[in-house]
Amino acid sequence: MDDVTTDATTTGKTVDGAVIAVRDLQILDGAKRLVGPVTFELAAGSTTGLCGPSGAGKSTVLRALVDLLPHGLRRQGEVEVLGRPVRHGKGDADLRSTVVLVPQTPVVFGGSILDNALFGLRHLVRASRAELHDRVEQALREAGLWNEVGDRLDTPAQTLSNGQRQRLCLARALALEPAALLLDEPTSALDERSRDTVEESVAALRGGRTVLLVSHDPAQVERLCDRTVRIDLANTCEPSAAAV
Ligand SMILES: Nc1ncnc2c1ncn2[C@@H]1O[C@H](COP(=O)(O)OP(=O)(O)OP(=O)(O)O)[C@@H](O)[C@H]1O
Repeated sequence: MDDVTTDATTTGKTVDGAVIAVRDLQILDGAKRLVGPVTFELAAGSTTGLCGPSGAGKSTVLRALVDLLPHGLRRQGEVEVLGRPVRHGKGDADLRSTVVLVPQTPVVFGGSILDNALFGLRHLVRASRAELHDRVEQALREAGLWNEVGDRLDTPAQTLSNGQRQRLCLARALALEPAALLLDEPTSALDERSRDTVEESVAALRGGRTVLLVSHDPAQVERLCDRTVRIDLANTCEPSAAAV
C-alpha cells in the first residue's frame, strides 16, 4: 500500500484519470488554520484511506470536498472534481450527485426502506419510477443489503439494525452513481459482526468505485485500501503564506 504525505510540494498536475484532485487545501476559522495544507489525488477506481490523529481534520476535509463546510469555516486551496474546479460556497447542484458523503452516523428517515434508498435519487435524478426502482435494487445489491431487505422494501427503515442502516446509507449514496464516495468512519459505531458486513460491502466496491475512507483503524485501512493519505494536526495557527 502506498503512503502519501500531504505536505508534499504541489505539482500543479493532475494524475490522468484523477476523480478528485486536492491541492494545498486549508480550512480556516477566521485567521486560524484548522486543517492543512492537504494535497492528494484520487485515481479512478481506487480506495484511499484518509488517516491522521483526532482533530487533524479528516471529517472536515470530506465536508470541504462536497462543499458542505460548517458555517463560519472557509476553504483555501484547490479542489477539482473530474477536472472541474469546485468553488467554495457556490451550492453546485451537480456536485451533490458526483461526490457523495456517507456520514459516520447513519441518517435514516421515518419512511420505508425504499423511501430511504430513493432519497436523493428522487430529488436529483429525473427518471421513471421503474428506472428509479432498478437503480435502487442495483444499489442495495452493491451495498450487500438486497438479500436481507429485497422482499420487505415497504417496511420502516427504523426496523433495521445499525449495520443494516449503515449499508442502507451506502446504498442511498451508490444509487446516485457518484464519481466518488466519501465514507466517514463507516464502522465506528458498529459491533464486530456489523463491522464485518459493512467492510465486506466496502471491499466489494474496490476497483469499480472511487472511495475515500476515513478510518482510525490501521488494520481496516490495510484490509480495504490501496493507499493511504495521512494528514497531521495543522502546525501553525496562521494560514500558510501561499494561501493568504
Ligand atoms: N464548526 C466548527 N467550528 C470551529 N472548528 C471546528 C468546527 N468543526 C471542526 N472544527 C475543528 O476543526 C478541526 C478538525 O476537526 P475534524 O472533526 O475534521 O477532525 P477529525 O480528524 O475528523 O477528528 P476525529 O478523528 O476526532 O473525528 C478540529 O480542530 C476541530 O475542533
